[in-house]
Amino acid sequence: MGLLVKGEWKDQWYDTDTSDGEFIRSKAQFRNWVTADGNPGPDGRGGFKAESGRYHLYVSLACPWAHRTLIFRKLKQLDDHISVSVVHPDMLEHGWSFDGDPNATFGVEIKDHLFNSQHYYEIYTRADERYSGRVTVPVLWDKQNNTIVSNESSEIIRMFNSAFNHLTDDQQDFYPPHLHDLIDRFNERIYDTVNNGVYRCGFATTQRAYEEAYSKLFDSLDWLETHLTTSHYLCGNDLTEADWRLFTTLLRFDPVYYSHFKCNKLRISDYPNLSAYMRELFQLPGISDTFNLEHCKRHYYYSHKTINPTQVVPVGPEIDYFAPFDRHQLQA
Ligand SMILES: N[C@@H](CCC(=O)N[C@@H](CS)C(=O)NCC(=O)O)C(=O)O
Repeated sequence: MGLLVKGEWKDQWYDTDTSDGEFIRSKAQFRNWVTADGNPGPDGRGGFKAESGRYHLYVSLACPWAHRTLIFRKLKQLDDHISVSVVHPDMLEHGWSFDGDPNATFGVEIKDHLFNSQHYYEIYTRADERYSGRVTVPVLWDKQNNTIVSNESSEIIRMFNSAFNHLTDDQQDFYPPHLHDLIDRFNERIYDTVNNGVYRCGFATTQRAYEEAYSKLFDSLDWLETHLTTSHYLCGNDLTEADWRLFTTLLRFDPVYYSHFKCNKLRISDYPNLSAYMRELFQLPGISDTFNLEHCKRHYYYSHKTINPTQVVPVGPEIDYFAPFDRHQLQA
């Protein structure tokens, strides 16, 4: 675990000394947008036109933020248009890497298909040789301009949602204009207290910071459980971006966050609606292909040595994401 300082790698854990033990996630720095015509998006510079074969996605199969981008690539029929490289699940002294047997990590090829790099931070220094900051997944890379378009998952999924429609003819819209306000409101609370909330529990270094994050997390899960008694998806009958953003955290909750991040008031399996909703989404076509439980467990338990110094990876719990779900009890 570390970061780049003016292009030099430094092995360093998160600094919580200056924030009274709270984990504060730093902002992604590459914020350009791929658009249908190459004009600039909401921020960043233009010149990133949606073209088949031009863009490459770097992901970890453990990471909930990267997982969103894999889901949108799948949902929006972009598999043949955007290539992917997967990093090794272990994130150790040199950060994410492409080390190890390329074909033997839980059956997934670990390889940088563009540059054959050993360390993932080389992708960042190729884009900016003086880059300072965290080296995170996902990254959307532009093969034409040889640079990073974006390392912000919430924006990469918005690009995938609409910029490539003319190539795929897929008109599904997971961020439809009439639901913008509602989706944004769900996103805001869920990001803060659930998606990032589990990290704020797990990476807290004071009791106060942990308990505050824990209490907000379970308040939100209780609220979502109640909401899903009358609402099929978060925004009613429309499956939206807000659902997919929540989903990637739910999947990892029982096997990882419950014990590793001490989010242990209840499991998702203790919430009937949330767990049925999670399985319903998981069983939609193509979604199970985007998830690898072994990568997830290995990454968290083996990489976070400050939290789990023995690096022993728990065997359980047994989870059947394919179990039938019953949402017919939904109250009208
Ligand atoms: N804002 C980013 C956050 C991505 C992120 O934090 N990814 C984690 C993996 S789950 C990472 O790569 N962390 C490495 C680090 O913080 O050094 C996004 O949503 O794209």
